[in-house]
Amino acid sequence: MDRITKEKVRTFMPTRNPNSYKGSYGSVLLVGGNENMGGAIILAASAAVYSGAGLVTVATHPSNKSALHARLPEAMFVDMTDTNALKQHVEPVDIIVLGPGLGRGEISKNVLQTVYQSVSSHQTLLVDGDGIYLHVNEEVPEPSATLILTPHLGEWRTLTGLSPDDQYDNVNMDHAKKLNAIVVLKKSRTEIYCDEETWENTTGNPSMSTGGMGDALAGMIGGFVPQFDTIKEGVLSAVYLHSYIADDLSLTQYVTLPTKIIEQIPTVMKEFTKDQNRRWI
Ligand SMILES: NC(=O)C1=CN([C@@H]2O[C@H](COP(=O)(O)OP(=O)(O)OC[C@H]3O[C@@H](n4cnc5c(N)ncnc54)[C@H](OP(=O)(O)O)[C@@H]3O)[C@@H](O)[C@H]2O)[C@@H](O)CC1
Ligand SMILES: Nc1ncnc2c1ncn2[C@@H]1O[C@H](COP(=O)(O)OP(=O)(O)O)[C@@H](O)[C@H]1O
Ligand SMILES: [Mg+2]
Repeated sequence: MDRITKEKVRTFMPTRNPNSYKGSYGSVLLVGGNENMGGAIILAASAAVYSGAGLVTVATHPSNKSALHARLPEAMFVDMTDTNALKQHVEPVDIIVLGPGLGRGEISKNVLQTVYQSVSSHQTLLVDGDGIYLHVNEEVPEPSATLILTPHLGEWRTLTGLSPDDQYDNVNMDHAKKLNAIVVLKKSRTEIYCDEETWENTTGNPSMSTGGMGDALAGMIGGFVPQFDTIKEGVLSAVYLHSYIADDLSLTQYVTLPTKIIEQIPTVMKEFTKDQNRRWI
């Protein structure tokens, strides 16, 4: 198994072009957040914005609109219960992050169907949280986008039937291939199954065991993927830096809140860039 190290992430980190504009850094649509779990999609969207995504839109339940605008004025809102609007907003983006706080009811099922039917092959679709539950339990078409699944060990059991206590790399890889997905298997040492490669994260700690931590990671991957040279490099770097920030914060904080990790994303991205000391003026 390859290890994701600081040196590798430094080589993956992109440099901003002086002549760039927001369109150079990717468009992300985050879909999720029912009436009770708006926080999950706000965390994911915040992580995407703080990761440097050029344009971020959130498709969520309308009851989350004011909270989203108050917490994250950089993001735009779409009513996820409006099927046509949702479809229209899926089509132009680079990556869709589907599932944080989505719920499992009728509205959520319809949202999942609409997204799966609307994506196309040049896009990336990341499915997390309740999206994973619905992926398994609903009759859905195989999405034509590149699929990333980000299960924790409980969600991995839902996807594969494998017990959290019964984990083998080769078996996990076979399941990732069957699912036709890049799999980010979240645990204390997160593993990534990507094509023929298996990677293990080298950062992370138990201060991260708190609700919303995976939602933040999903949004961070969503923000990174369109900016990095390859999907793999974006995924590996997001997984590493999400936990790298938590390792830093845990030196002084007993629990590292997702909101605190998100705040630090631009700082560590700068720390890891090749032109770290560059001033633009
Ligand atoms: N602020 C918000 O709005 C928040 C909203 N959230 C949203 O909630 C939705 C549901 O997500 P979820 O992960 O909470 O529940 P679910 O899919 O039922 O999985 C639980 C099952 O998996 C198991 N399990 C979990 N981890 C495991 C591990 N490492 N190793 C082994 N087992 C593990 C666990 O086992 P147990 O704890 O019972 O031992 C149980 O069986 C999702 O959309 C998410 O985005 C949350 O992010 C919180 C903040
Ligand atoms: N003890 C731990 N050590 C390292 N990382 C952890 C630990 N506990 C949780 N994490 C990380 O926190 C995140 C939890 O994700 P998830 O369970 O999906 O959270 P949520 O759904 O509440 O947002 C994963 O990235 C996981 O690797
Ligand atoms: Mg989760």
